[in-house]
Amino acid sequence: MTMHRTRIKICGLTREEDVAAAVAAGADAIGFVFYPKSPRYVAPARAAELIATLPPFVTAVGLFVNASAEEVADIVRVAPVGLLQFHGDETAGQCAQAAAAANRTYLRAFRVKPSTTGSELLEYEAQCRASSRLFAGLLFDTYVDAYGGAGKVFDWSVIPKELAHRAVLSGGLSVQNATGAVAQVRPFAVDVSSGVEAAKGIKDASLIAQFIAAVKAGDATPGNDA
Ligand SMILES: O=C(O)c1ccccc1N[C@@H]1O[C@H](COP(=O)(O)O)[C@@H](O)[C@H]1O
Repeated sequence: MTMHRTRIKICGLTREEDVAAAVAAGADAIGFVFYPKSPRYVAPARAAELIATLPPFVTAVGLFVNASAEEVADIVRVAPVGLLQFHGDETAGQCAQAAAAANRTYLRAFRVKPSTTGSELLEYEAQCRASSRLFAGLLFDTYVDAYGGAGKVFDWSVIPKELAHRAVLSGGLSVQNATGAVAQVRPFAVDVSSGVEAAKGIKDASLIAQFIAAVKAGDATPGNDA
């Protein structure tokens, strides 16, 4: 029996020291927010400088909200992210088009409402999978007025088991709830932004290390056999 290792993405980085802290703590991926209205927005040229500091096998993820295919492709030409994350109101077709224009695989965010059902999530995943071979998986976040990075949790029990093991769980994860989230949902990966921040866009190295330890504690919770 092998234990699953939940992959960890730390999102919304804007500073070299935060990138270094995430890498040192063992993050698998770091996210750059290319949504100009976000307080965590980073200019593509600055993201490129931060990406250049990454060691091998740490994935840089570019987050977009309602950007056109041309905008996504232009940004990726400057900031060489390995994976895209579409977090707005893009249709499945628009995600596929933007990913093709940028020649990258992508995560699609689904913002879960109290009314969302498991079968809705299954249907949505099938639709995304059918629309592009570049689709890498769903990311579950909480539906709020803003597009994301809101630090709000949703009811994880809505996620069907058959989706969880290949999806990314996000939305209000923190040092306090990460162990329980991983133990309950058994996601492929987790994504956190506000839960490891000192201020918006400014990460706290100690919170990042504690968050990663909390995720590992969730992996080690009995019953988590691959
Ligand atoms: O981080 C942002 O500013 C952001 C802006 C617009 C869309 C998504 C954004 N972040 C993503 O939101 C989720 C949840 O974040 P949190 O941990 O609840 O703060 C996460 O996937 C971020 O990548």
